[in-house]
Amino acid sequence: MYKVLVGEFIDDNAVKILKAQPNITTDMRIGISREEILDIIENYDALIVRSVIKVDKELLDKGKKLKIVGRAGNGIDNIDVKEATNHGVIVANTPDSNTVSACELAITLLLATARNILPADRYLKSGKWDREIFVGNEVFHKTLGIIGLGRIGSLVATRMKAFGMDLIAYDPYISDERFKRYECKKAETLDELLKVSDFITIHTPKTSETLKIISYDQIEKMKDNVRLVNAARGGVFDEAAVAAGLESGKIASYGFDVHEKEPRSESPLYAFDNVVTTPHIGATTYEAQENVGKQVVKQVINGLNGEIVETAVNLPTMGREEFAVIKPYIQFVEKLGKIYYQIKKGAIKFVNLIYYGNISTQETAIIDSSFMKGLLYPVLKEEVNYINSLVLAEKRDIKFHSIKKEEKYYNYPDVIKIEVVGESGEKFSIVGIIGGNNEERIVEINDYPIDVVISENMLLVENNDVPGVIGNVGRILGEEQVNIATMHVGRKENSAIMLLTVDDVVEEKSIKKLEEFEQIRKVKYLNL
Ligand SMILES: NC(=O)C1=CN([C@@H]2O[C@H](COP(=O)(O)OP(=O)(O)OC[C@H]3O[C@@H](n4cnc5c(N)ncnc54)[C@H](O)[C@@H]3O)[C@@H](O)[C@H]2O)C=CC1
Ligand SMILES: O=C(O)C(=O)COP(=O)(O)O
Repeated sequence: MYKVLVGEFIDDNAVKILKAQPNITTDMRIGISREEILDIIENYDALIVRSVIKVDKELLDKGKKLKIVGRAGNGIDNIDVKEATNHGVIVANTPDSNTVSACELAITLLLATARNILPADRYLKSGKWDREIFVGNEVFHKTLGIIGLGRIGSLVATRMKAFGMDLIAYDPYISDERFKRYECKKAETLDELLKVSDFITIHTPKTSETLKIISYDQIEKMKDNVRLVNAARGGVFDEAAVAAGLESGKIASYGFDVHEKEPRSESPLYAFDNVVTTPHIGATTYEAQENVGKQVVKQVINGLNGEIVETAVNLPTMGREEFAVIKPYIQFVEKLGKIYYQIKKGAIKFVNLIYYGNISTQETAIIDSSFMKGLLYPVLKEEVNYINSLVLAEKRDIKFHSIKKEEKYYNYPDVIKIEVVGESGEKFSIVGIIGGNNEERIVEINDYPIDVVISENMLLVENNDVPGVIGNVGRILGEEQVNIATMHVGRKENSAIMLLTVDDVVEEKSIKKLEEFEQIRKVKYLNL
């Protein structure tokens, strides 16, 4: 049974889906404290959070059984994704499920501040009537500067275009085509946007680059009476600088949903009538929470069951069809990877994983990770998985090259060749193909041509190419009660290899007996 800890509120229907899983028990601990979570996280295979729980190194160190952290939402700045990767923990968010709600809240803040809705509301409810003190601005024919033209930024663009706004966007990481599609003038620099915008809204993630991306200097460059909106993350606008801008009258209004510290009950910004703020409710709609909940539990269930986690942020993402093409290779290369350390000892200098033919045109990053998982498995056992294998390889100074060659390897349409070079310069290579019926076949080892469908228990025999060896191998294994399923021989000059598939584990004493035969140089048992 897997145990899932739900640490922040998610939609009831999503909880029902989780609870209906026969192999999962779910503990609902909404609002759990930091201390409590650190105390109990060791018991859980999965954790579901929103934006409050900090998933950092300390938590991941304690969560020894954790396989997946599901972020019921979009921003992942509360999760140390790099550490999660180091710990082999999948991090999956629900990127498309609350974007409309976040966009609509940003627009609400923009319009509410432009028209003084909240002060007018308070004034009227206090029993007074005045209109002259609530003169606002139209947005029509004004310039809206959008920082970050991703999912939410582009939704804002489309909607505000319909209000008749002129759009300019700053986002150095997207194509020109995207600016065109959303009818946004492209700002080559942030300054360019700052200088011309009447309204500025930000929709970037919080990163080291976007932290305080708007501060004193940037506000200085803005137009007088600029109106600002932040429904992205607290801290991307420097609150102290915004407060100073409001104080001086440079900034006409600030609408914000996200705070430098969350939760909180006071801020110098709250003193301004022209500030409208909400307690991080961008995703707090029935629709968004239903979508987010369903999506996050789907990812967590898939992650626990070893199935593809479509929205994993620390795994390569790909469509179902692409995945179907590479799927057979994922397990196969893991087995090929397992061979090296079973026949050789010592540090590895570098590894080349070479894709030949059609497979070289696919997105193969997950095959790379899987191979490395197999390679390190004999040494690291459960510590290594798809998520952390390449990081662990780097830490062990294994130089890994994933190489793609569209040409064919001999006549095979799709081939994976692995070359490993050990510390002493000694080389090992193995070539595999996926045959008909998804057969996993080794077609070459150390340049010896061979053709073996791999199985769980195998023996690799290196011998002199002289008469009598095959017979004696058969005889000795017979005496040792080892049943041979198949036997294949590869020859090169005066030496040969034999790759045998056998029914059971072969014991050390049987291997010794084989090695006592003078024409046999080395025998290795392979467990795949
Ligand atoms: N208030 C709320 O409740 C919610 C807030 N959010 C926040 O909104 C953010 C954006 O969400 P999406 O649009 O879905 O993300 P996204 O990843 O689709 O778009 C972000 C865009 O920002 C751009 N960007 C990154 N660094 C930049 C920089 N230094 N300068 C300019 N642009 C930069 C990226 O290129 C990308 O196009 C999330 O990361 C999250 O923090 C999301 C949902 C709800
Ligand atoms: O999805 C996001 O990035 C949000 O900011 C929403 O956060 P929440 O899940 O409401 O705590």
